[in-house]
Amino acid sequence: MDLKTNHASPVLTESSSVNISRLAFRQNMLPCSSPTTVLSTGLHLTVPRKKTGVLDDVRSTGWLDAMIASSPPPKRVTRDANEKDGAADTELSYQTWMVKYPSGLNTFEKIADHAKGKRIVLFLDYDGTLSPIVDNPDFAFMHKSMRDAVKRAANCFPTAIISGRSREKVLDFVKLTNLYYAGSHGMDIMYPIHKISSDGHTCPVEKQLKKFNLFQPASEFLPMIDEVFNILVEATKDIAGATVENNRFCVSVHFRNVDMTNWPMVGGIVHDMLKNYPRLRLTHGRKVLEIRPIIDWDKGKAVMFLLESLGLNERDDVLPIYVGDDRTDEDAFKVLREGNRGLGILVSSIPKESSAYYSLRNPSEVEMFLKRLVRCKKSHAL
Ligand SMILES: O=P(O)(O)OC[C@H]1O[C@H](O[C@H]2O[C@H](CO)[C@@H](O)[C@H](O)[C@H]2O)[C@H](O)[C@@H](O)[C@@H]1O
Repeated sequence: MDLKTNHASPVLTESSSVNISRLAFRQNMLPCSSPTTVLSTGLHLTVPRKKTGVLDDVRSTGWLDAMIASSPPPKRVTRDANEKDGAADTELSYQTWMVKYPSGLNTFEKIADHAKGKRIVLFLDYDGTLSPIVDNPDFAFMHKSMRDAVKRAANCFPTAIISGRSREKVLDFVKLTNLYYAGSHGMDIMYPIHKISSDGHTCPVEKQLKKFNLFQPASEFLPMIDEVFNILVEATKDIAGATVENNRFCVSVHFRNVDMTNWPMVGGIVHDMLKNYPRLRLTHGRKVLEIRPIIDWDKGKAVMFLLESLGLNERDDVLPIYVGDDRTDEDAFKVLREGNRGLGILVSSIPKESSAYYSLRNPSEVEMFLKRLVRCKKSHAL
């Protein structure tokens, strides 16, 4: 796949129908009273009374279910015997799930065997993978020990961070110069001008970073994204806990801190807005709605693009490993699974269907995994 020569292709040519005046925000969506509905997930949720067809939308499109499905409740602290039984059941179902998605730590030797004689290329997601999930996205700092582990790993293997955040923001969190960064779900890629030499030596990534190119397949959407960001900030300003984040080529609407009874209102606002922007689409993350250009580009395409930029694509002696926790990381897992290109590792503390091959429970296990990779490389076991 020659991604570079097809740079122009990700942008679909549908015409945009931007018309802010057509936006009717859900003032009339505010609940007159609050009926309760039972969702397909089994959860009870109070939703706004049907006044303008919103309740129909909620049920017919299933987006409210999608918001809940992508946002599992946090684990509760065990208090009594019944809850202990519940915790044991939860652990049992996790262990059962791990039969299909073995722990990257418990099966490390198998991964190392597979990697023997190959050049590992590391792709790392940021939130939930390198930093623990926190309530305030501005405070999603990386632990110092994780930064150190990533730095050491990047000295051994070409390494890229692929995040939904803007490239600048993720660089600001990670603060390392010896790796590549792809922001906005891969729509803003910093890639090397020179390919990595094929004689077995990895040219120091740091050197390459002084010379890099930018690939931004959605650049024409910048004004639209800014416009939508402003609209959403205004439209959600009265919903306690709702925040909107401008990630340059995409916008995140966070509902982690919004009372669950108001989730339909957040979803309604986003869905109404999208009706007026057919060139934008919605994806779901962890308690976040992500609005992005409707271009044929995602984290999987970004992985392929970076491999090609590094001169490491379609090679039997290269093993790409992608570590991520979110739905948007599934595109990368799929690309690596296809044709046995590489390995996906899902970071999750709960059972989830995934196209990844392996699993790690949380960012601490990611850190341990990176450290073991480095130790293995240094002892020439890779
Ligand atoms: O691709 P990623 O690096 O995983 O970015 C995905 C989104 O991550 C951030 O939101 C998530 O993490 C926050 C901090 O822990 C948390 O508060 C939020 O609920 C999560 O959804 C980021 O803020 C988003 O913009 C990214 O799209």
